[in-house]
Amino acid sequence: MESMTFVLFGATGDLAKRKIFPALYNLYVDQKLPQSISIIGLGRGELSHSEFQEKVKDSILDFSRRLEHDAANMGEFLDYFRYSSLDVNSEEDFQQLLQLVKKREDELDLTQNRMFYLSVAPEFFDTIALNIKNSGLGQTNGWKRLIIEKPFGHDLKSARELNKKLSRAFLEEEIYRIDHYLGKPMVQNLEALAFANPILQSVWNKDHIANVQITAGETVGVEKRAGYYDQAGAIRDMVQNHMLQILMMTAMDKPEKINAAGIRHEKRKVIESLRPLKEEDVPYNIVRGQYISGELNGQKVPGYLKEPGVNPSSTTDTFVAARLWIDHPSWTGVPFYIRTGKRMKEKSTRIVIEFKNKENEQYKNNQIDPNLLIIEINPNENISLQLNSKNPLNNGKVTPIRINFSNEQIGLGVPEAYERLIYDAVNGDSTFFAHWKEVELSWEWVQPILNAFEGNFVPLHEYQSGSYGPAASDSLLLENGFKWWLDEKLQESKDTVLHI
Ligand SMILES: NC(=O)C1=CN([C@@H]2O[C@H](COP(=O)(O)OP(=O)(O)OC[C@H]3O[C@@H](n4cnc5c(N)ncnc54)[C@H](OP(=O)(O)O)[C@@H]3O)[C@@H](O)[C@H]2O)C=CC1
Ligand SMILES: O=C1O[C@H](COP(=O)(O)O)[C@@H](O)[C@H](O)[C@H]1O
Repeated sequence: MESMTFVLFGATGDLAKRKIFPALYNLYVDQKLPQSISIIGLGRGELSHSEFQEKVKDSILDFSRRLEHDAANMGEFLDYFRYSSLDVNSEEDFQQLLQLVKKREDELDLTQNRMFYLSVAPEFFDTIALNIKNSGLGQTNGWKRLIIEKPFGHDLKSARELNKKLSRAFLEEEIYRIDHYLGKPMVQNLEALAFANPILQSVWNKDHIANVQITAGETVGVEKRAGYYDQAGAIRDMVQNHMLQILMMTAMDKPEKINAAGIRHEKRKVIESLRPLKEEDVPYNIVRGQYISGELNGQKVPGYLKEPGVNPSSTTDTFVAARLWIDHPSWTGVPFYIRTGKRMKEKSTRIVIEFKNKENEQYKNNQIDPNLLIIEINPNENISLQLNSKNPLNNGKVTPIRINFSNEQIGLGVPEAYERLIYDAVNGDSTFFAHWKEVELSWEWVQPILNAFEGNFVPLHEYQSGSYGPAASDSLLLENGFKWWLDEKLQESKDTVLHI
Protein backbone atom coordinates (compact mmCIF):
# COMPACT_ATOMS: atom_id res chain seq x y z
CA MET A 1 0.00 0.00 0.00
CA GLU A 2 1.28 3.44 -0.85
CA SER A 3 2.56 5.64 1.96
CA MET A 4 0.40 8.64 2.77
CA THR A 5 -0.67 11.46 5.07
CA PHE A 6 -4.13 11.45 6.68
CA VAL A 7 -5.23 14.92 7.77
CA LEU A 8 -8.25 14.91 10.07
CA PHE A 9 -10.19 18.15 10.51
CA GLY A 10 -12.37 17.91 13.63
CA ALA A 11 -10.05 15.49 15.42
CA THR A 12 -11.30 16.66 18.81
CA GLY A 13 -14.94 16.00 17.94
CA ASP A 14 -17.46 13.29 18.66
CA LEU A 15 -17.27 11.44 15.35
CA ALA A 16 -13.48 11.24 15.49
CA LYS A 17 -13.65 9.83 19.00
CA ARG A 18 -16.46 7.33 18.46
CA LYS A 19 -15.82 6.19 14.92
CA ILE A 20 -12.72 7.43 13.12
CA PHE A 21 -9.91 6.65 15.61
CA PRO A 22 -11.31 3.18 16.45
CA ALA A 23 -11.68 2.48 12.73
CA LEU A 24 -8.08 3.51 12.03
CA TYR A 25 -6.88 1.33 14.90
CA ASN A 26 -8.85 -1.69 13.74
CA LEU A 27 -7.43 -1.24 10.25
CA TYR A 28 -3.96 -1.02 11.74
CA VAL A 29 -4.45 -4.25 13.72
CA ASP A 30 -5.73 -5.94 10.56
CA GLN A 31 -2.65 -4.64 8.68
CA LYS A 32 -4.85 -2.69 6.34
CA LEU A 33 -3.16 0.67 6.79
CA PRO A 34 -0.07 1.64 4.81
CA GLN A 35 3.09 0.71 6.70
CA SER A 36 4.26 4.29 6.43
CA ILE A 37 1.58 6.74 7.38
CA SER A 38 1.39 10.11 9.07
CA ILE A 39 -1.88 11.06 10.75
CA ILE A 40 -2.41 14.68 11.68
CA GLY A 41 -5.32 15.73 13.87
CA LEU A 42 -6.70 19.26 13.93
CA GLY A 43 -8.89 21.27 16.28
CA ARG A 44 -8.86 24.84 17.56
CA GLY A 45 -7.55 24.10 21.05
CA GLU A 46 -3.89 23.84 22.00
CA LEU A 47 -2.77 20.25 22.57
CA SER A 48 0.68 18.73 22.62
CA HIS A 49 1.27 15.73 20.36
CA SER A 50 1.33 13.44 23.37
CA GLU A 51 -1.87 14.88 24.84
CA PHE A 52 -3.54 14.24 21.51
CA GLN A 53 -2.15 10.70 21.37
CA GLU A 54 -3.67 10.09 24.82
CA LYS A 55 -7.08 11.19 23.49
CA VAL A 56 -6.74 8.80 20.58
CA LYS A 57 -5.80 6.01 22.95
CA ASP A 58 -8.82 6.71 25.20
CA SER A 59 -11.15 6.63 22.25
CA ILE A 60 -9.78 3.26 21.15
CA LEU A 61 -10.11 1.81 24.63
CA ASP A 62 -13.70 3.05 24.79
CA PHE A 63 -14.92 2.33 21.29
CA SER A 64 -12.76 -0.15 19.40
CA ARG A 65 -14.40 -3.48 18.59
CA ARG A 66 -11.02 -5.06 19.30
CA LEU A 67 -10.86 -6.70 22.68
CA GLU A 68 -7.11 -7.07 22.73
CA HIS A 69 -5.17 -3.86 23.30
CA ASP A 70 -1.56 -4.81 22.98
CA ALA A 71 0.30 -1.96 24.64
CA ALA A 72 3.39 -2.24 22.43
CA ASN A 73 1.38 -2.20 19.22
CA MET A 74 -0.74 0.62 20.49
CA GLY A 75 2.46 2.62 21.04
CA GLU A 76 3.57 2.12 17.45
CA PHE A 77 0.10 3.08 16.24
CA LEU A 78 -0.11 6.18 18.42
CA ASP A 79 3.26 7.32 17.14
CA TYR A 80 1.66 7.91 13.71
CA PHE A 81 -0.33 10.77 15.24
CA ARG A 82 0.58 14.45 15.51
CA TYR A 83 -1.60 17.42 16.38
CA SER A 84 -1.78 20.95 15.04
CA SER A 85 -4.19 23.63 16.21
CA LEU A 86 -6.13 25.17 13.37
CA ASP A 87 -9.05 27.49 12.90
CA VAL A 88 -10.58 26.89 9.49
CA ASN A 89 -10.55 30.63 8.76
CA SER A 90 -6.87 31.19 9.55
CA GLU A 91 -4.51 31.12 6.57
CA GLU A 92 -1.63 31.18 9.01
CA ASP A 93 -2.86 27.96 10.63
CA PHE A 94 -3.03 26.30 7.23
CA GLN A 95 0.59 27.32 6.59
CA GLN A 96 1.57 25.82 9.92
CA LEU A 97 -0.29 22.65 8.96
CA LEU A 98 1.51 22.52 5.61
CA GLN A 99 4.87 22.75 7.39
CA LEU A 100 3.93 19.88 9.72
CA VAL A 101 2.67 17.73 6.84
CA LYS A 102 5.92 18.28 4.92
CA LYS A 103 8.10 17.71 7.98
CA ARG A 104 6.45 14.34 8.60
CA GLU A 105 6.65 13.44 4.91
CA ASP A 106 10.41 14.07 5.07
CA GLU A 107 10.91 12.28 8.40
CA LEU A 108 9.00 9.19 7.31
CA ASP A 109 10.04 9.36 3.65
CA LEU A 110 6.41 9.43 2.53
CA THR A 111 5.07 9.89 -0.96
CA GLN A 112 3.02 13.08 -1.11
CA ASN A 113 -0.32 11.24 -1.07
CA ARG A 114 -2.65 13.36 1.04
CA MET A 115 -6.08 12.46 2.35
CA PHE A 116 -8.14 15.27 3.91
CA TYR A 117 -11.01 14.09 6.11
CA LEU A 118 -13.56 16.79 7.01
CA SER A 119 -15.17 15.68 10.27
CA VAL A 120 -16.44 19.17 11.06
CA ALA A 121 -19.73 21.05 10.76
CA PRO A 122 -20.89 21.37 7.15
CA GLU A 123 -20.62 25.16 7.11
CA PHE A 124 -16.83 24.71 7.15
CA PHE A 125 -16.59 22.33 4.19
CA ASP A 126 -16.10 24.92 1.46
CA THR A 127 -13.74 27.15 3.49
CA ILE A 128 -11.51 24.19 4.28
CA ALA A 129 -11.46 22.99 0.67
CA LEU A 130 -10.52 26.48 -0.51
CA ASN A 131 -7.80 26.84 2.13
CA ILE A 132 -6.36 23.46 1.22
CA LYS A 133 -6.01 24.77 -2.30
CA ASN A 134 -4.74 28.26 -1.43
CA SER A 135 -2.25 27.10 1.19
CA GLY A 136 -0.52 24.71 -1.21
CA LEU A 137 -1.57 21.62 0.79
CA GLY A 138 -3.39 20.41 -2.30
CA GLN A 139 -0.30 20.63 -4.51
CA THR A 140 1.27 17.21 -4.27
CA ASN A 141 3.44 14.90 -6.32
CA GLY A 142 1.09 12.07 -5.40
CA TRP A 143 -2.68 11.93 -5.10
CA LYS A 144 -4.97 14.10 -3.01
CA ARG A 145 -8.42 13.05 -1.79
CA LEU A 146 -11.20 14.63 0.22
CA ILE A 147 -13.45 12.62 2.51
CA ILE A 148 -16.51 14.59 3.42
CA GLU A 149 -19.17 13.83 6.01
CA LYS A 150 -22.89 14.39 5.70
CA PRO A 151 -24.97 16.48 5.46
CA PHE A 152 -24.12 17.45 1.90
CA GLY A 153 -26.21 20.63 1.70
CA HIS A 154 -29.50 21.58 3.32
CA ASP A 155 -31.55 21.51 0.13
CA LEU A 156 -31.01 21.24 -3.62
CA LYS A 157 -29.73 24.80 -4.01
CA SER A 158 -27.23 24.68 -1.15
CA ALA A 159 -26.01 21.23 -2.22
CA ARG A 160 -25.31 22.55 -5.73
CA GLU A 161 -23.52 25.59 -4.33
CA LEU A 162 -21.41 23.44 -2.04
CA ASN A 163 -20.47 21.11 -4.86
CA LYS A 164 -19.49 24.02 -7.05
CA LYS A 165 -17.20 25.33 -4.32
CA LEU A 166 -15.63 21.96 -3.62
CA SER A 167 -15.01 21.41 -7.30
CA ARG A 168 -12.76 24.48 -7.38
CA ALA A 169 -10.31 22.58 -5.18
CA PHE A 170 -11.00 18.88 -5.90
CA LEU A 171 -12.05 16.86 -8.93
CA GLU A 172 -15.18 14.70 -8.59
CA GLU A 173 -13.03 11.54 -8.56
CA GLU A 174 -11.03 12.99 -5.65
CA ILE A 175 -14.16 13.52 -3.49
CA TYR A 176 -15.38 10.68 -1.26
CA ARG A 177 -18.82 11.57 0.17
CA ILE A 178 -19.47 9.36 3.15
CA ASP A 179 -22.85 7.74 3.56
CA HIS A 180 -22.12 5.33 6.37
CA TYR A 181 -25.05 3.12 5.35
CA LEU A 182 -23.05 2.28 2.22
CA GLY A 183 -20.36 0.93 4.52
CA LYS A 184 -22.71 -1.52 6.22
CA PRO A 185 -21.88 -5.09 5.25
CA MET A 186 -25.44 -6.03 4.37
CA VAL A 187 -25.90 -2.98 2.14
CA GLN A 188 -22.65 -3.84 0.38
CA ASN A 189 -23.93 -7.39 0.11
CA LEU A 190 -27.11 -6.42 -1.75
CA GLU A 191 -25.48 -6.52 -5.13
CA ALA A 192 -24.07 -10.02 -4.51
CA LEU A 193 -27.37 -11.23 -3.12
CA ALA A 194 -29.30 -10.06 -6.15
CA PHE A 195 -26.79 -10.90 -8.85
CA ALA A 196 -24.59 -13.74 -7.61
CA ASN A 197 -27.61 -15.97 -6.95
CA PRO A 198 -29.35 -16.96 -10.17
CA ILE A 199 -32.31 -18.16 -8.14
CA LEU A 200 -32.86 -14.69 -6.72
CA GLN A 201 -31.77 -12.83 -9.82
CA SER A 202 -34.56 -14.46 -11.80
CA VAL A 203 -37.22 -13.10 -9.45
CA TRP A 204 -35.67 -9.70 -8.63
CA ASN A 205 -38.07 -7.70 -10.82
CA LYS A 206 -41.61 -6.46 -11.36
CA ASP A 207 -42.88 -9.84 -12.59
CA HIS A 208 -42.32 -11.47 -9.22
CA ILE A 209 -42.06 -8.70 -6.65
CA ALA A 210 -45.25 -7.14 -5.27
CA ASN A 211 -43.62 -4.38 -3.24
CA VAL A 212 -40.44 -3.46 -1.41
CA GLN A 213 -40.38 -2.06 2.13
CA ILE A 214 -37.34 -0.31 3.56
CA THR A 215 -37.43 0.57 7.24
CA ALA A 216 -34.86 2.35 9.39
CA GLY A 217 -36.35 2.57 12.85
CA GLU A 218 -34.46 3.95 15.83
CA THR A 219 -35.32 3.82 19.50
CA VAL A 220 -33.17 6.83 20.36
CA GLY A 221 -34.61 10.31 20.32
CA VAL A 222 -32.85 13.45 19.16
CA GLU A 223 -30.13 12.93 21.82
CA LYS A 224 -27.75 15.90 22.12
CA ARG A 225 -28.10 16.95 18.50
CA ALA A 226 -31.18 19.17 18.66
CA GLY A 227 -29.29 22.13 17.19
CA TYR A 228 -28.70 20.19 14.00
CA TYR A 229 -31.71 17.87 13.97
CA ASP A 230 -34.39 20.49 14.55
CA GLN A 231 -33.26 22.16 11.32
CA ALA A 232 -32.92 18.89 9.42
CA GLY A 233 -35.66 16.45 10.42
CA ALA A 234 -35.86 12.85 9.31
CA ILE A 235 -36.29 13.87 5.69
CA ARG A 236 -32.81 15.44 5.47
CA ASP A 237 -31.15 13.36 8.17
CA MET A 238 -32.13 9.92 6.84
CA VAL A 239 -34.31 9.97 3.72
CA GLN A 240 -32.31 12.16 1.32
CA ASN A 241 -29.18 10.12 1.92
CA HIS A 242 -29.35 6.71 3.64
CA MET A 243 -32.85 5.65 2.61
CA LEU A 244 -32.45 6.64 -1.02
CA GLN A 245 -29.03 5.00 -1.15
CA ILE A 246 -30.50 1.72 0.12
CA LEU A 247 -33.28 2.06 -2.43
CA MET A 248 -30.75 2.55 -5.26
CA MET A 249 -28.73 -0.46 -4.10
CA THR A 250 -31.88 -2.62 -3.92
CA ALA A 251 -33.42 -1.60 -7.21
CA MET A 252 -30.38 -1.37 -9.47
CA ASP A 253 -30.10 -3.69 -12.45
CA LYS A 254 -27.13 -5.99 -12.77
CA PRO A 255 -24.12 -3.85 -13.70
CA GLU A 256 -22.13 -4.87 -16.76
CA LYS A 257 -19.07 -4.94 -14.52
CA ILE A 258 -19.19 -5.17 -10.73
CA ASN A 259 -16.95 -2.19 -10.08
CA ALA A 260 -17.36 1.43 -8.98
CA ALA A 261 -18.30 2.68 -12.44
CA GLY A 262 -20.70 -0.20 -13.13
CA ILE A 263 -22.52 0.07 -9.81
CA ARG A 264 -22.74 3.85 -9.98
CA HIS A 265 -24.11 3.68 -13.51
CA GLU A 266 -26.92 1.37 -12.41
CA LYS A 267 -27.65 3.29 -9.20
CA ARG A 268 -27.91 6.48 -11.20
CA LYS A 269 -30.45 4.88 -13.52
CA VAL A 270 -32.63 4.11 -10.50
CA ILE A 271 -32.50 7.59 -9.00
CA GLU A 272 -33.04 9.14 -12.44
CA SER A 273 -36.15 6.99 -12.86
CA LEU A 274 -37.71 7.91 -9.53
CA ARG A 275 -41.07 9.40 -10.38
CA PRO A 276 -40.89 13.06 -9.34
CA LEU A 277 -43.46 14.22 -6.82
CA LYS A 278 -45.39 17.37 -7.53
CA GLU A 279 -45.83 19.48 -4.45
CA GLU A 280 -49.60 18.90 -4.51
CA ASP A 281 -49.07 15.10 -4.58
CA VAL A 282 -46.81 15.10 -1.53
CA PRO A 283 -49.63 14.74 1.05
CA TYR A 284 -50.87 11.57 -0.72
CA ASN A 285 -47.49 9.87 -0.85
CA ILE A 286 -45.61 11.11 2.16
CA VAL A 287 -46.46 10.78 5.84
CA ARG A 288 -44.67 12.95 8.34
CA GLY A 289 -44.73 12.46 12.07
CA GLN A 290 -43.32 13.76 15.31
CA TYR A 291 -42.94 11.69 18.45
CA ILE A 292 -44.78 12.47 21.65
CA SER A 293 -43.95 10.99 25.04
CA GLY A 294 -44.32 7.29 25.61
CA GLU A 295 -42.59 4.25 26.98
CA LEU A 296 -39.56 2.49 25.58
CA ASN A 297 -37.99 -0.55 27.18
CA GLY A 298 -40.02 0.10 30.32
CA GLN A 299 -38.81 3.70 30.62
CA LYS A 300 -40.90 6.83 30.19
CA VAL A 301 -39.43 9.11 27.54
CA PRO A 302 -40.33 12.74 26.75
CA GLY A 303 -41.93 13.96 23.54
CA TYR A 304 -39.83 15.68 20.88
CA LEU A 305 -41.03 19.15 21.87
CA LYS A 306 -39.77 18.61 25.41
CA GLU A 307 -36.28 17.52 24.32
CA PRO A 308 -33.47 19.88 25.37
CA GLY A 309 -32.63 22.36 22.62
CA VAL A 310 -35.76 21.73 20.54
CA ASN A 311 -37.97 24.69 19.70
CA PRO A 312 -41.15 23.97 21.78
CA SER A 313 -43.36 24.79 18.77
CA SER A 314 -41.18 22.92 16.26
CA THR A 315 -42.87 21.21 13.32
CA THR A 316 -39.76 19.17 12.52
CA ASP A 317 -40.44 15.65 11.27
CA THR A 318 -38.95 12.88 13.39
CA PHE A 319 -40.69 10.27 11.22
CA VAL A 320 -41.17 10.06 7.47
CA ALA A 321 -42.82 7.35 5.40
CA ALA A 322 -43.04 7.52 1.63
CA ARG A 323 -44.38 5.63 -1.35
CA LEU A 324 -42.11 5.78 -4.37
CA TRP A 325 -42.40 4.52 -7.92
CA ILE A 326 -39.50 3.75 -10.19
CA ASP A 327 -40.42 4.49 -13.80
CA HIS A 328 -38.08 1.91 -15.22
CA PRO A 329 -39.10 -1.24 -17.15
CA SER A 330 -37.71 -3.48 -14.37
CA TRP A 331 -40.00 -1.97 -11.74
CA THR A 332 -43.18 -0.86 -13.48
CA GLY A 333 -46.10 -1.07 -11.07
CA VAL A 334 -44.03 -2.02 -8.00
CA PRO A 335 -44.38 0.40 -5.09
CA PHE A 336 -41.34 0.98 -2.90
CA TYR A 337 -42.17 2.07 0.63
CA ILE A 338 -39.65 3.67 2.92
CA ARG A 339 -40.03 4.78 6.51
CA THR A 340 -37.68 6.04 9.14
CA GLY A 341 -38.23 7.45 12.57
CA LYS A 342 -36.78 8.19 15.96
CA ARG A 343 -38.21 6.76 19.20
CA MET A 344 -39.78 3.83 17.42
CA LYS A 345 -40.48 0.49 19.00
CA GLU A 346 -37.29 -1.19 17.83
CA LYS A 347 -33.90 -0.37 16.44
CA SER A 348 -33.99 -2.05 13.09
CA THR A 349 -32.89 -1.28 9.58
CA ARG A 350 -34.26 -3.81 7.16
CA ILE A 351 -35.52 -4.43 3.68
CA VAL A 352 -38.53 -6.65 3.16
CA ILE A 353 -39.20 -7.83 -0.36
CA GLU A 354 -42.73 -9.16 -0.72
CA PHE A 355 -43.21 -11.52 -3.63
CA LYS A 356 -46.39 -11.79 -5.66
CA ASN A 357 -48.75 -14.37 -4.34
CA LYS A 358 -50.45 -15.49 -7.49
CA GLU A 359 -50.59 -19.30 -7.23
CA ASN A 360 -52.84 -19.17 -4.23
CA GLU A 361 -56.25 -20.20 -5.45
CA GLN A 362 -55.86 -23.85 -4.42
CA TYR A 363 -55.39 -22.82 -0.81
CA LYS A 364 -58.40 -20.54 -0.59
CA ASN A 365 -59.53 -22.03 2.69
CA ASN A 366 -56.10 -21.66 4.14
CA GLN A 367 -54.86 -18.07 3.77
CA ILE A 368 -51.33 -18.32 2.42
CA ASP A 369 -48.83 -15.63 3.28
CA PRO A 370 -46.68 -14.32 0.46
CA ASN A 371 -43.03 -15.28 0.26
CA LEU A 372 -40.81 -12.66 1.80
CA LEU A 373 -37.12 -12.01 1.54
CA ILE A 374 -36.06 -10.19 4.69
CA ILE A 375 -32.69 -8.49 4.74
CA GLU A 376 -31.75 -7.27 8.20
CA ILE A 377 -29.08 -4.60 7.94
CA ASN A 378 -28.73 -3.24 11.44
CA PRO A 379 -28.23 -3.99 14.32
CA ASN A 380 -28.41 -7.67 13.28
CA GLU A 381 -27.14 -8.84 9.94
CA ASN A 382 -29.44 -11.48 8.71
CA ILE A 383 -31.11 -12.80 5.62
CA SER A 384 -34.28 -14.83 5.86
CA LEU A 385 -36.69 -16.23 3.40
CA GLN A 386 -40.28 -16.75 4.38
CA LEU A 387 -41.76 -19.83 2.72
CA ASN A 388 -44.97 -21.75 3.33
CA SER A 389 -44.93 -25.26 4.69
CA LYS A 390 -47.36 -27.84 6.06
CA ASN A 391 -47.32 -27.80 9.81
CA PRO A 392 -47.72 -31.34 11.21
CA LEU A 393 -48.52 -29.90 14.63
CA ASN A 394 -51.46 -27.96 13.21
CA ASN A 395 -53.41 -30.57 11.23
CA GLY A 396 -51.19 -30.08 8.21
CA LYS A 397 -52.21 -26.44 7.90
CA VAL A 398 -49.94 -24.46 5.61
CA THR A 399 -48.10 -21.89 7.70
CA PRO A 400 -45.15 -19.58 7.07
CA ILE A 401 -41.67 -20.67 8.09
CA ARG A 402 -38.48 -18.66 7.96
CA ILE A 403 -35.19 -19.97 6.69
CA ASN A 404 -32.62 -17.87 8.36
CA PHE A 405 -29.00 -17.10 7.54
CA SER A 406 -27.25 -15.10 10.18
CA ASN A 407 -23.79 -13.59 10.36
CA GLU A 408 -23.59 -13.96 14.14
CA GLN A 409 -20.75 -16.48 13.90
CA ILE A 410 -18.54 -13.94 12.18
CA GLY A 411 -19.19 -11.49 15.03
CA LEU A 412 -16.25 -9.31 15.97
CA GLY A 413 -14.32 -10.10 12.82
CA VAL A 414 -16.59 -8.00 10.62
CA PRO A 415 -15.16 -4.54 9.95
CA GLU A 416 -17.46 -1.68 10.85
CA ALA A 417 -18.82 0.77 8.28
CA TYR A 418 -16.16 3.41 8.96
CA GLU A 419 -13.36 0.86 8.69
CA ARG A 420 -14.58 -0.32 5.32
CA LEU A 421 -15.09 3.17 4.01
CA ILE A 422 -11.76 4.56 5.21
CA TYR A 423 -10.01 1.49 3.82
CA ASP A 424 -11.71 1.98 0.45
CA ALA A 425 -10.87 5.68 0.34
CA VAL A 426 -7.22 4.99 1.21
CA ASN A 427 -7.18 2.54 -1.70
CA GLY A 428 -8.96 4.88 -4.09
CA ASP A 429 -12.07 2.71 -4.36
CA SER A 430 -15.15 4.93 -4.55
CA THR A 431 -17.77 2.19 -5.10
CA PHE A 432 -19.47 2.74 -1.77
CA PHE A 433 -19.33 6.52 -1.66
CA ALA A 434 -22.08 8.81 -2.91
CA HIS A 435 -21.35 10.30 -6.32
CA TRP A 436 -22.36 13.93 -6.82
CA LYS A 437 -24.99 12.96 -9.40
CA GLU A 438 -26.68 10.60 -6.91
CA VAL A 439 -26.65 13.31 -4.27
CA GLU A 440 -28.02 15.94 -6.64
CA LEU A 441 -30.79 13.69 -7.96
CA SER A 442 -31.72 12.68 -4.41
CA TRP A 443 -32.09 16.33 -3.45
CA GLU A 444 -34.12 16.92 -6.62
CA TRP A 445 -36.56 14.21 -5.55
CA VAL A 446 -36.69 15.44 -1.97
CA GLN A 447 -37.05 19.18 -2.73
CA PRO A 448 -40.86 19.21 -3.35
CA ILE A 449 -41.27 17.38 -0.04
CA LEU A 450 -39.20 20.04 1.75
CA ASN A 451 -41.36 22.71 0.11
CA ALA A 452 -44.58 20.97 1.10
CA PHE A 453 -43.36 20.52 4.69
CA GLU A 454 -42.33 24.15 4.84
CA GLY A 455 -45.65 25.31 3.39
CA ASN A 456 -47.38 23.05 5.93
CA PHE A 457 -49.34 21.23 3.21
CA VAL A 458 -48.65 17.86 4.84
CA PRO A 459 -50.27 16.94 8.15
CA LEU A 460 -47.85 16.47 11.01
CA HIS A 461 -49.03 13.32 12.79
CA GLU A 462 -48.13 12.72 16.39
CA TYR A 463 -46.96 9.22 17.24
CA GLN A 464 -46.29 7.72 20.58
CA SER A 465 -42.70 6.96 21.51
CA GLY A 466 -42.28 3.20 21.42
CA SER A 467 -44.74 2.72 18.55
CA TYR A 468 -44.25 1.98 14.86
CA GLY A 469 -45.02 5.56 13.87
CA PRO A 470 -48.30 7.23 12.91
CA ALA A 471 -51.19 5.05 11.72
CA ALA A 472 -51.24 7.12 8.53
CA SER A 473 -48.12 5.27 7.41
CA ASP A 474 -50.13 2.02 7.43
CA SER A 475 -52.72 3.61 5.17
CA LEU A 476 -50.02 4.36 2.62
CA LEU A 477 -49.65 0.60 2.08
CA LEU A 478 -53.29 -0.33 2.67
CA GLU A 479 -54.26 1.84 -0.29
CA ASN A 480 -52.37 -0.63 -2.48
CA GLY A 481 -53.54 -3.69 -0.57
CA PHE A 482 -50.36 -4.18 1.45
CA LYS A 483 -49.18 -3.90 5.04
CA TRP A 484 -45.86 -3.31 6.73
CA TRP A 485 -44.38 -6.73 7.40
CA LEU A 486 -42.92 -7.80 10.70
CA ASP A 487 -44.12 -4.95 12.87
CA GLU A 488 -46.09 -7.08 15.28
CA LYS A 489 -45.07 -10.45 13.88
CA LEU A 490 -41.40 -10.18 14.68
CA GLN A 491 -41.53 -11.92 18.06
CA GLU A 492 -44.40 -14.20 17.26
CA SER A 493 -42.59 -15.67 14.26
CA LYS A 494 -39.44 -16.63 16.15
CA ASP A 495 -40.52 -20.21 16.81
CA THR A 496 -40.92 -20.89 13.12
CA VAL A 497 -37.40 -19.91 12.16
CA LEU A 498 -35.03 -22.53 10.78
CA HIS A 499 -31.43 -21.43 11.40
CA ILE A 500 -28.87 -22.25 8.78
N1 LIG B 1 -21.21 12.51 15.52
C1 LIG B 1 -21.84 11.67 14.71
O1 LIG B 1 -22.32 10.60 15.10
C2 LIG B 1 -21.98 11.99 13.27
C3 LIG B 1 -21.44 13.12 12.73
N2 LIG B 1 -21.54 13.36 11.38
C4 LIG B 1 -20.95 14.56 10.79
O2 LIG B 1 -19.56 14.60 11.12
C5 LIG B 1 -19.13 15.94 11.26
C6 LIG B 1 -18.51 16.13 12.65
O3 LIG B 1 -19.49 15.83 13.62
P1 LIG B 1 -19.13 15.73 15.18
O4 LIG B 1 -17.81 15.11 15.40
O5 LIG B 1 -20.32 15.12 15.82
O6 LIG B 1 -19.05 17.27 15.62
P2 LIG B 1 -18.45 17.88 16.95
O7 LIG B 1 -19.20 19.14 17.20
O8 LIG B 1 -18.34 16.89 18.03
O9 LIG B 1 -16.95 18.24 16.53
C7 LIG B 1 -16.67 19.31 15.69
C8 LIG B 1 -15.19 19.39 15.42
O10 LIG B 1 -14.99 20.54 14.61
C9 LIG B 1 -13.94 21.32 15.20
N3 LIG B 1 -14.17 22.73 14.91
C10 LIG B 1 -15.23 23.48 15.27
N4 LIG B 1 -15.08 24.74 14.84
C11 LIG B 1 -13.90 24.79 14.20
C12 LIG B 1 -13.17 25.80 13.54
N5 LIG B 1 -13.64 27.05 13.43
N6 LIG B 1 -11.98 25.51 13.00
C13 LIG B 1 -11.48 24.25 13.09
N7 LIG B 1 -12.11 23.24 13.70
C14 LIG B 1 -13.31 23.51 14.25
C15 LIG B 1 -14.04 21.02 16.67
O11 LIG B 1 -12.77 21.22 17.25
P3 LIG B 1 -12.49 22.25 18.44
O12 LIG B 1 -13.77 22.47 19.18
O13 LIG B 1 -11.41 21.56 19.20
O14 LIG B 1 -12.04 23.44 17.72
C16 LIG B 1 -14.35 19.54 16.66
O15 LIG B 1 -13.18 18.78 16.51
C17 LIG B 1 -20.37 16.80 11.01
O16 LIG B 1 -20.40 17.14 9.66
C18 LIG B 1 -21.52 15.86 11.33
O17 LIG B 1 -22.68 16.21 10.62
C19 LIG B 1 -22.13 12.46 10.54
C20 LIG B 1 -22.70 11.31 11.02
C21 LIG B 1 -22.72 10.99 12.42
O1 LIG C 1 -26.65 9.39 9.87
C1 LIG C 1 -27.35 9.13 10.83
O2 LIG C 1 -27.52 7.84 11.17
C2 LIG C 1 -27.90 7.50 12.50
C3 LIG C 1 -28.38 6.06 12.44
O3 LIG C 1 -27.32 5.26 12.03
P1 LIG C 1 -27.27 3.71 12.39
O4 LIG C 1 -26.02 3.25 11.76
O5 LIG C 1 -27.28 3.62 13.89
O6 LIG C 1 -28.51 3.10 11.82
C4 LIG C 1 -28.98 8.40 13.03
O7 LIG C 1 -29.18 8.14 14.40
C5 LIG C 1 -28.56 9.83 12.88
O8 LIG C 1 -29.63 10.69 13.28
C6 LIG C 1 -28.18 10.15 11.46
O9 LIG C 1 -27.58 11.43 11.39
